[in-house]
Amino acid sequence: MADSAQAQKLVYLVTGGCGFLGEHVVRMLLQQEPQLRELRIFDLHLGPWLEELKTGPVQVTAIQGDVTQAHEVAAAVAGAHVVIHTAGLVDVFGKTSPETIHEVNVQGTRNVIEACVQTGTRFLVYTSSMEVVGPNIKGQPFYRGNENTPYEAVHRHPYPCSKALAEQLVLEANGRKVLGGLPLVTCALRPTGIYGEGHQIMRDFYHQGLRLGGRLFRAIPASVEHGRVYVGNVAWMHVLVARELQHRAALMGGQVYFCYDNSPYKSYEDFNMEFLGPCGLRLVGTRPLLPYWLLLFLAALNVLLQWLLRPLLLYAPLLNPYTLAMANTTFTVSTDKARRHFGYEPLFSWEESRTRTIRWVQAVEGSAQ
Ligand SMILES: NC(=O)C1=CN([C@@H]2O[C@H](COP(=O)(O)OP(=O)(O)OC[C@H]3O[C@@H](n4cnc5c(N)ncnc54)[C@H](O)[C@@H]3O)[C@@H](O)[C@H]2O)C=CC1
Ligand SMILES: CC(C)CCC[C@@H](C)[C@H]1CC[C@H]2[C@@H]3[C@H](O)CC4=CC(=O)CC[C@]4(C)[C@H]3CC[C@]12C
Repeated sequence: MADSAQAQKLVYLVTGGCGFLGEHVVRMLLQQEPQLRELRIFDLHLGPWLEELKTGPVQVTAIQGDVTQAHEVAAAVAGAHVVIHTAGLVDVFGKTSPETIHEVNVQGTRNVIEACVQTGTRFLVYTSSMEVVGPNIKGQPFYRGNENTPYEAVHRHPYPCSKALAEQLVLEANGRKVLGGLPLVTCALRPTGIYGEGHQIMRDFYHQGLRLGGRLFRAIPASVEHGRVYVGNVAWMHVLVARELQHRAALMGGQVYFCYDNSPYKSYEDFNMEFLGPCGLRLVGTRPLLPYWLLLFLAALNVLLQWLLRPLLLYAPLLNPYTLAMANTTFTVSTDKARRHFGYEPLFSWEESRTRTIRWVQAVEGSAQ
């Protein structure tokens, strides 16, 4: 008992800790990080579920704050040993302005870095995205690539542009002297498309299928592979990287790692059917029901409608030219860099990830009735 009390000495801060990934990181830290003394959860919107965490042995501190406000970030970071920065605006549907996406994702990250430097926090893990690499605007395939695979990473959309800039800031900050004179150690994790309990887009597809009488209509050729990774494994990788960064700073500092697991390589829609199928939905068609040019036309029409309706309401459908290009371009990773550098092995097998996600979709169904 005395040993475990002595071991509990570290203060972690998770920004965006109430988001889809953030909640899993928070819960994973509480389960898997024995050195934790205090866990600070910083988010614009705090979830009611945080209350249940406050009765455990680790001090859980919920902080309602905005990453774009430097003073709020500095106050939350002060005294933390490790910062896991997952907060971000994930918007590829045109719900928010490009300026706001930049402000939150880039300036917010700059604020986190400066707060670490000013207050003496030495370890920073940044949740980047596969999107900092691609798919690029040319729609070139990235087939089972790794962190060293050459690829023309050219973007125009505000979300990948902001993630790429923020990642660059984080990597460049590696080695900066923090208060007290020691160097900052940073690294970036690049998840592919995350799925699992709490995934809003999966929920949207499910409800769309229910509205269409239990059917979804194939829009993307089955041959296009899209990288996916289970949220529990992404969270586990964050916990592990944060821990090992403190012991292997020379090897891991300034590095990027794709987040991967054993989820199968499939098209975006076929992959979703792994969960939606057992929940009663059917994907109609072995080939796309509409030709690509028509989808592109509808996507462009959606952009026009979004613009026309903006003064009246927010029209932000799943289909737009960017999401169509994303879903239509092969982008999958195959790498073992995280295993080699910090011993990462997925905590959840594909079967378990699948079962957990199906159970969650079924619970969504139950709560919708
Ligand atoms: N969902 C996905 O498939 C992927 C997500 N990512 C990255 O993972 C991170 C988490 O994404 P998700 O959990 O999917 O998104 P999410 O939207 O569920 O979570 C983001 C969290 O950040 C918080 N947040 C937003 N603006 C904030 C601000 N100004 N100040 C403080 N908190 C703020 C939100 O309230 C939310 O709780 C993001 O950085 C995203 O770019 C990377 C790859 C794939
Ligand atoms: C109706 C269309 C034909 C199909 C639409 C599917 C899209 C909504 C999704 C296809 C690919 C997704 C993105 C991808 O998984 C990579 C991502 C990484 C991130 O960092 C954030 C989320 C996302 C942009 C993800 C968003 C939904 C898709 C575009």
